[in-house]
Amino acid sequence: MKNEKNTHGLLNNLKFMLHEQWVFEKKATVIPFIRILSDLAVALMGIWLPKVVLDAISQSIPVHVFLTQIGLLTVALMLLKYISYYSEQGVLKNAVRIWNVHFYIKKDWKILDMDYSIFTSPKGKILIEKAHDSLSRNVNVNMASFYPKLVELVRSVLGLLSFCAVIAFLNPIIILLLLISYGIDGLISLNIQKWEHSIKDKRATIDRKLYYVFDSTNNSSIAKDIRLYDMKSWINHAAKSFMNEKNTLEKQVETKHLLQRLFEAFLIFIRNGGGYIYLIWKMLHTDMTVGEFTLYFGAISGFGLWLHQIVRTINGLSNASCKVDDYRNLMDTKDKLMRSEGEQIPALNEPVEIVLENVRFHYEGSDQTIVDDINLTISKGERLAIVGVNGAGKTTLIKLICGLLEPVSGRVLMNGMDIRRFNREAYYSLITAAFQNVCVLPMSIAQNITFKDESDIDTEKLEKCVELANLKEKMDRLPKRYSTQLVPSVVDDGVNLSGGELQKLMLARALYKDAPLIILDEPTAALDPIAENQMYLRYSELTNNKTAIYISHRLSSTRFCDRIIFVEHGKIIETGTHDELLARGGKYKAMFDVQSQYYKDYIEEKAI
Ligand SMILES: Nc1ncnc2c1ncn2[C@@H]1O[C@H](COP(=O)(O)OP(=O)(O)OP(=O)(O)O)[C@@H](O)[C@H]1O
Repeated sequence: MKNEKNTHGLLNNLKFMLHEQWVFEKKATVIPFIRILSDLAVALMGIWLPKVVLDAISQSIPVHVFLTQIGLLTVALMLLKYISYYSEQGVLKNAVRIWNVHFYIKKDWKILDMDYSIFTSPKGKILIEKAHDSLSRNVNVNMASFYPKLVELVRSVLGLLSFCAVIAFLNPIIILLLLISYGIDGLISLNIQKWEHSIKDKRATIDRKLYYVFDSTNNSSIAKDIRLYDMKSWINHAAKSFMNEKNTLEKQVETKHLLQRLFEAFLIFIRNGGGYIYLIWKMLHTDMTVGEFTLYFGAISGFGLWLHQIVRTINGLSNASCKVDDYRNLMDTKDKLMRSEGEQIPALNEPVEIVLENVRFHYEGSDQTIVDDINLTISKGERLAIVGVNGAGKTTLIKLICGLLEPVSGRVLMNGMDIRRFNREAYYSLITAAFQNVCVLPMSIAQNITFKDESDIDTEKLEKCVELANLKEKMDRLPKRYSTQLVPSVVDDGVNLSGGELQKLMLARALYKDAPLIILDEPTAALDPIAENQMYLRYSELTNNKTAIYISHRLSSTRFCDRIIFVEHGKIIETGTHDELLARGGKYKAMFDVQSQYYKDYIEEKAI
């Protein structure tokens, strides 16, 4: 996988975020900087106002002048506070939430659109997990907090500089001492931050395991197994053990933070105490006024707050920058398959030819060869059956033909052209498939079959596909027929279809797409014998004018195919028609005999 770069650097991330936000929403990118100016003015007035009041009292200036000064300053202060409030609460906070959703949608789109081989690879899963994490927590700490933290940093640095200027009048050495004390504090925080970053992968792995187990309790597809196999205590035990792992790690994090806070409190005590002692000494030994005392003390403690804010913001910013990295690492992932630059495929009205040349494959992170040097030609319009024991590599072979996985070596050709050269979407449009996994969305049955808006659906074609898939009778029994919504857990008046009905729906979906290559992976596994028989009888109609690949464990069904290949350990070990393979007396026959034995026994029993 290309682009495995982990960190882009703070400045680069800054450029990236500014660009993304500027393109998405300009006003919210600019307005927060107004807050910086108003906040600075408020802060300076905050330490200056007490001086004005105290000096006025000690110099006995006329009351009306004093009240006018205070009144004007108070009005200015209120105005500036309102500007700060509006730019932060009214603009920035809202913008952050919107930016978060914007990044979230872009991330989800990327996941939906990325190459299947990357999506399913262990590395891809980690990239997705991290990118998801970078956006899923509170917007004050996740990646979207990068910009507010940046605004905060600029504000704090300018605030610090302006307070430095005030303190410099008193004694510049104080600035140095304060800097050293806060520097120590900052280094400790940064160290903890780095450590937290180093355990990020470990944290993500534990969370992944834990939430997988939690999700299983809500997963209706395994709810039956949980009850019948009494998996409660097993799941509970797994959850507890992952939870313990998580707790141990989180305790380590908490302990480090606690120690840091204790040390920080100690430094605050030293700093403020030292500041008081020095200013009292100045009052006693120089002509410093009470007003100046409050001004300088305000500046010293304010200096600390600004610096503290800077350290905290740098921590937050570096944390947010790591999250921006996680997001960008996913977004920068390059697909291997061609997109716009790939060759377009001319509209095909005839079946396609598929050729596999010395195709080898193993999954990423595993040495086990799953497809082992396969050479195979599937002629135009041929109906090929792939059979073999569990784990032989049948589904993997199909995924290679579909271009969902890429061979480690060798090539897959469609009508003589390496499929890697095609535009990915154009190639996928040639393939229709009914896999074992059922995927339905909370929409109408018609939409679930066609993946089109109601107004774009070709009703006549839909009816025909439903009829061919043997689902018409069910449709006629539903009051809303094709408009019936699926997924009742999400939709109020939704209905649940049985396993067999869902399988028929998958078949209707494959037929509606009407592509020149049709792949049926165990299409009768959930069907009753009558429905299965009907499907066999209609097999030639279903695959009419198409190249068809059929995976099945029921060997009686493969006799409807032109050719059968028997796969074992990723190799084709037998090939021929049903009768040829039976005559050969090899593994296919052995498997067929085992299956047919039960039918024979049953027929003989009936005959007695
Ligand atoms: N994503 C994956 N990562 C690693 N190994 C995998 C992955 N998917 C499948 N495998 C392994 O590849 C082997 C072949 O799997 P495949 O699904 O192709 O077999 P199959 O012949 O279709 O099996 P079945 O008849 O049970 O559906 C199995 O040993 C499986 O464990």
